[in-house]
Amino acid sequence: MLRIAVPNKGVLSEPAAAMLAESGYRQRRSTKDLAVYDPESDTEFFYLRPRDIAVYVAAGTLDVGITGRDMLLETAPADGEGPTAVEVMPLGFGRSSFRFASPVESGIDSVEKLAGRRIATAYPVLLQRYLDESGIKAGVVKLDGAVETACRLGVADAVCDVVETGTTLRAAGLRIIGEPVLTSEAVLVRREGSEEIPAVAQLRRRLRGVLVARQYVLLDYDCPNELLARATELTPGLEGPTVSPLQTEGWSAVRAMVRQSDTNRVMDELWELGARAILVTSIHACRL
Ligand SMILES: Nc1ncnc2c1ncn2[C@@H]1O[C@H](COP(=O)(O)OP(=O)(O)OP(=O)(O)O)[C@@H](O)[C@H]1O
Ligand SMILES: O=P(O)(O)OC[C@H]1O[C@H](OP(=O)(O)OP(=O)(O)O)[C@H](O)[C@@H]1O
Ligand SMILES: [Mg+2]
Repeated sequence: MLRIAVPNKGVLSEPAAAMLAESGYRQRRSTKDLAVYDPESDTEFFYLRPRDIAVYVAAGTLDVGITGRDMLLETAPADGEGPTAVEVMPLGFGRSSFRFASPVESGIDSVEKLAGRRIATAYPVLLQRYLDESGIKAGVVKLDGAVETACRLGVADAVCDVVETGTTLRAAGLRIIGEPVLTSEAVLVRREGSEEIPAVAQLRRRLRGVLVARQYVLLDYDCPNELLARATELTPGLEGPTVSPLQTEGWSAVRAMVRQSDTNRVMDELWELGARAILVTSIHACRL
């Protein structure tokens, strides 16, 4: 039986369950359920705090889990502390960055100026590692959340926190300093060195299928044969476009996968080139 850890709360919780449901796994009906068994795939899902997921996976009690990359690096046992957990694949949601910010009026406007200051964070391991690597000596104030308020209340001079839109930082009168310490998104994690069992390989294929179906569309168009080379350069597909003859003499039909974000640009370029009957279809699922 496969055992998977899924975030039970927070911003990763809903999209993680949605992605698993889209991958064909049964998910819990109520947010109060602590675990659910999917008989069809012989898989049990455990709903746990994102902060704890790498701990269970590293210990080998659960085969794989979904958590944030920042959480994984914060909570997985470090080298030399026994088995740890590692990233298997990014899952394309829960994107954020982990970065420094300070009150606008503080005069702390560069990472160097953090030396000798107090920095509040809910990710003390990540922060300390970054400070050590950068040779910056600063105090780390460990908080549980709502870190942005720490400066105003006088327990820190700067913060290092998760930023998505930046709204929370702005509301607290903070401005970003320096480059991101880390860019994060939801990731699938497994125990380091563990051999991949077939059920995990299947899970990965299913998740990849969802990722691709979300990121790509199918593009069909008709194209005069003399333009085929240039048209298929615009739509190379993943392995190569499918080209079949049209009944109309001198024309072919082309089908290729295209990145959703490129769709309109590619359609415009194909039209300019002379392609016609350009159709876009969404992909519901795939195995590649
Ligand atoms: N806008 C966001 N705010 C917070 N976390 C985000 C955001 N976008 C993505 N994430 C990711 O979600 C994870 C944090 O999840 P969550 O907020 O549930 O944890 P937490 O803040 O420790 O818990 P809680 O808020 O319940 O105390 C991190 O991996 C983080 O990178
Ligand atoms: O850049 P933004 O889009 O504003 O999002 C980032 C904010 O959201 C998170 O807080 P969360 O809701 O998890 O509360 P917490 O700080 O108490 O964990 C995070 O810690 C930031 O405070
Ligand atoms: Mg939070």
